[in-house]
Amino acid sequence: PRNTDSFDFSRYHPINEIYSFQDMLVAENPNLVSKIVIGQSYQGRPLNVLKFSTGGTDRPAIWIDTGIHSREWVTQASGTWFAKKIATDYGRESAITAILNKMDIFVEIVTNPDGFYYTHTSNRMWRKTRKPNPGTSCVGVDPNRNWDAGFGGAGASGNPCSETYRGSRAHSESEVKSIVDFVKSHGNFKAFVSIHSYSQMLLYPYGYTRTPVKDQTELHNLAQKAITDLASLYGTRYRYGSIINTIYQASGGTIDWTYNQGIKYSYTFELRDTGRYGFILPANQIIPTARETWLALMAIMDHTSKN
Ligand SMILES: O=C(O)[C@H](Cc1ccccc1)CC(O)(O)C[N+](=O)[O-]
Ligand SMILES: [Zn+2]
Repeated sequence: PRNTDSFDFSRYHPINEIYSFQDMLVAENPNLVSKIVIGQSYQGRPLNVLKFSTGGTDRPAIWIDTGIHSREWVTQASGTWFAKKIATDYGRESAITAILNKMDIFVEIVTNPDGFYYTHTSNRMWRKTRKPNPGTSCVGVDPNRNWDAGFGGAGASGNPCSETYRGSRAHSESEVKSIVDFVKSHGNFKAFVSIHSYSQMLLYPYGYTRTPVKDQTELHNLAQKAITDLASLYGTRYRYGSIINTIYQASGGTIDWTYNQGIKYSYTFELRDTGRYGFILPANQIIPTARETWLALMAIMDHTSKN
């Protein structure tokens, strides 16, 4: 595609097409969008983050990542749509304009590029990173078990051949460590949303313990508002609650770490569907999924900008 207006959001795209979309979006919106490379994957691919900013320095910020699990293709596709939506709506739609006049938004669309490339070329069901593990032919670490939050506890595996292998130590994966370093150096994130599929859930911390977070009431009520907005478009029904109560116990997860860093509005989405197609969601559901999820994201971003 020559520009982002002709990018086909109703199709799944390989990594090179998403990366060129990112560069086109920056070129088309030089006063709003910039690209930050926060590190590189194990195999040396750039970890690209799109920054949406209308000025200031180190403004309070919102983070959205998609595709940390490479097979969850509707998430990278939705992240691409979100990026275009922000660029299109700024200056035209009042809520996002108000948010961007006060805060920055960072979007990492391809958060596990090595795994994503592998799903396109070798194994459509690949989940983990592609770093080899010593002493075994089993490859990869689960990047949603590798964070320093209850690391190594119940809800992750010590077996490199497991889909939930936590890694040899917390932050062993460059794809994770790069975000850790970026979040710490920025120091002013107020919301952190990590987007997965599938199950149709909106989850908040914790996954590694049953102990409720101190902000549980606020996070629960905001989740309820967000999924109500989501359902208003097509009637898609989401469950919501803490990770451990709503899906299962999981240690070393992204948003448990971000919440413990003081980023109060830490959420994980599990997008469509509930298992009929699972990770192999038909491409004709990309745009509807992105549209309904955007309403929930706007509820979270709006609340964040006002609190
Ligand atoms: O097991 C996972 O990492 C997520 C559930 C989850 C979500 C947030 C924090 C910890 C776990 C489920 C999924 O998105 O990976 C789908 N799946 O089970 O493959
Ligand atoms: Zn996932």
